[in-house]
Amino acid sequence: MDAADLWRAAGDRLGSTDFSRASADQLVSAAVPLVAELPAEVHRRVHEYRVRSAHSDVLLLRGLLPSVEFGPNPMASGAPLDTEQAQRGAMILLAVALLLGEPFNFRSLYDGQVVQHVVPVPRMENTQTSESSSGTLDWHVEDGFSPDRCDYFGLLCLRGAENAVTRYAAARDLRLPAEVRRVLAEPRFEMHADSAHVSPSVTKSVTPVLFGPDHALEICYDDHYLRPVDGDDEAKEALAELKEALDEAKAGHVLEPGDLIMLDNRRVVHARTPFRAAYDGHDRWLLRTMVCSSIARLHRHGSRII
Ligand SMILES: O=C(O)CCC(=O)C(=O)O
Ligand SMILES: [Fe+2]
Repeated sequence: MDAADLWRAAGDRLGSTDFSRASADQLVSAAVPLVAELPAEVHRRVHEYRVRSAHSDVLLLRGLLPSVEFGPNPMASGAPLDTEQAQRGAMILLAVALLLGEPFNFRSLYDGQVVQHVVPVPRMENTQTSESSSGTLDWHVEDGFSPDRCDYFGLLCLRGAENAVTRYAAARDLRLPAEVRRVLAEPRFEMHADSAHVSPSVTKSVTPVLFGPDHALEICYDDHYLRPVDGDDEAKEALAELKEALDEAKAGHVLEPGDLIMLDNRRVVHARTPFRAAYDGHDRWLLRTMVCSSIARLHRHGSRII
């Protein structure tokens, strides 16, 4: 199957229904049968990624979209999926996400949309949100303040931007002195909710930064929203060393149309370099969804919008 066939199958899933105001459950249900239409190669690669944490815990699938004109950018991350093209893209993103778990979102984030837009937004250029552009989006994990943060998140590129490098660094690739590792493994850090959340139910948590066994090290980090608890200088120095180690371990990719990148949000920290937004309707445009890979956790929430 090639990208044109997958695109057609995604259109078949939508039929004549307009999904722009569909609920999260309706969107995901529509995408479920599309899982069977994904190329066998996609199934194989996602499975390898999920069991072996291959390639630094980041999976890049390419060529998932035919050459399509996606029309003008939506105005904000939480905007509805207004066009049929965007809805087809969402179907494809959700189908891949379903191979790793259940798509979900926080009620407090981007209107609780299960598929969000990553687009530059005027006046948000220098914020630490996915609506930024001319400012660097610094190292972070998604929603590190919450134990319910996603296990994975996927970005499907509808339209790229030349200079926008999506960067990532896996916890297990970090080179750190044992003493720094020890400090980072203690719950001496406070993670706060980022500014994209509107009235989150939890606003901060105390956490270690690195945890788990060496071969499957997990990380909870954010350049801006993580700080040492109450003037702990040793913890502060450890964070400075960690930041350098992230910069040394980093890899990156400039997303192009049809690229889908999946990041393990428990083991990988990510960032994005600055790019120019023209606000001419043809700026960079990604679709994003977050995945909960624990069915037990999903049941505990009782909803995919938590
Ligand atoms: O734009 C990117 O490449 C990354 C965006 C991002 O970090 C996010 O949406 O949380
Ligand atoms: Fe992010």
